[in-house]
Amino acid sequence: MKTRPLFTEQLANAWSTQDSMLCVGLDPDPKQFPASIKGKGGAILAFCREIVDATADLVCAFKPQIAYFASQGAEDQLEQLIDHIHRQHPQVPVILDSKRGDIGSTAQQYAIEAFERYKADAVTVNPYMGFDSIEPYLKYADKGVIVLCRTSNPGGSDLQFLEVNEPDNAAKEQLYQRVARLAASRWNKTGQLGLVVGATFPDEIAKVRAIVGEMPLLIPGIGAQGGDIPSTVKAGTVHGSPGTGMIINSSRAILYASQDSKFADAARQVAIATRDALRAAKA
Ligand SMILES: O=C(O)c1cc(=O)[nH]c(=O)n1[C@@H]1O[C@H](COP(=O)(O)O)[C@@H](O)[C@H]1O
Repeated sequence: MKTRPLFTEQLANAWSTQDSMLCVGLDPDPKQFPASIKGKGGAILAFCREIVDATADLVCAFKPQIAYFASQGAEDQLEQLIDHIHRQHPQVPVILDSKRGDIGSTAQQYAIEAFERYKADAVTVNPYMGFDSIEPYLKYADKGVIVLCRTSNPGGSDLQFLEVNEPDNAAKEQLYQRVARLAASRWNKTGQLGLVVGATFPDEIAKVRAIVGEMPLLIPGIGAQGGDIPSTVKAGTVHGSPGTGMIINSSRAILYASQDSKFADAARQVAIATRDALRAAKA
């Protein structure tokens, strides 16, 4: 297989040629599969492949969530799915959502897992253990590394909203703002970083955008979690470049649009409606 372009170039290309900020999240839950697939060998791969083939022209990225594969002992199907996307839809970058975080030597193994085993173009990581837990991923210079910042879940506020002191000037900011500031400066020596900010918190999306400039934001939380599309897009818009800078994820609302044998067609219709709503909200 040909070498893949830099993740940042793949994204820029997908935003412009597909004119889409939609990311379809691949969170395959066998309990919600249609009867035509349920219980069959390789069902997870078959289900995801149909969704991918039905939506690849509508998206700027796919985001498989590793837990949905690992919990079913289906890591081999995840490998085959990413290989399928690279071969059949090479214009679409793959973000492996694994949210790992560990000391450097162990993070090195997680980086091998994401980039050498699964051949993802980018990976989500947890910043709680600091820069040396992120650094091993940055050695893969063509890959993207997307750091959790202000997550979409209610419990994210438990820690991310805590006030911390700015060491240089003693001004206070919240922990997620500190993460954004580090990701936009000291941590981002190689320009590979992006941030996760939930669509359920548009005010914080705007604050993060003001800190990080053009940095790509992965924004989950529209669809099943109820995030508002117009406020999300308005808050995350890169000044002067509408339609860029955001990878806006929806998983369940698209994957399980229908549970009959035409589930992929139904998923495509919801993906079209979501992509168009994101386009319509562009400044
Ligand atoms: O990193 C993520 O992708 C993520 C971060 C976050 O703050 N919230 C969040 O929902 N996610 C993921 O985004 C997806 C959201 O799925 P839906 O709620 O079904 O659209 C899931 O795979 C979550 O694990």
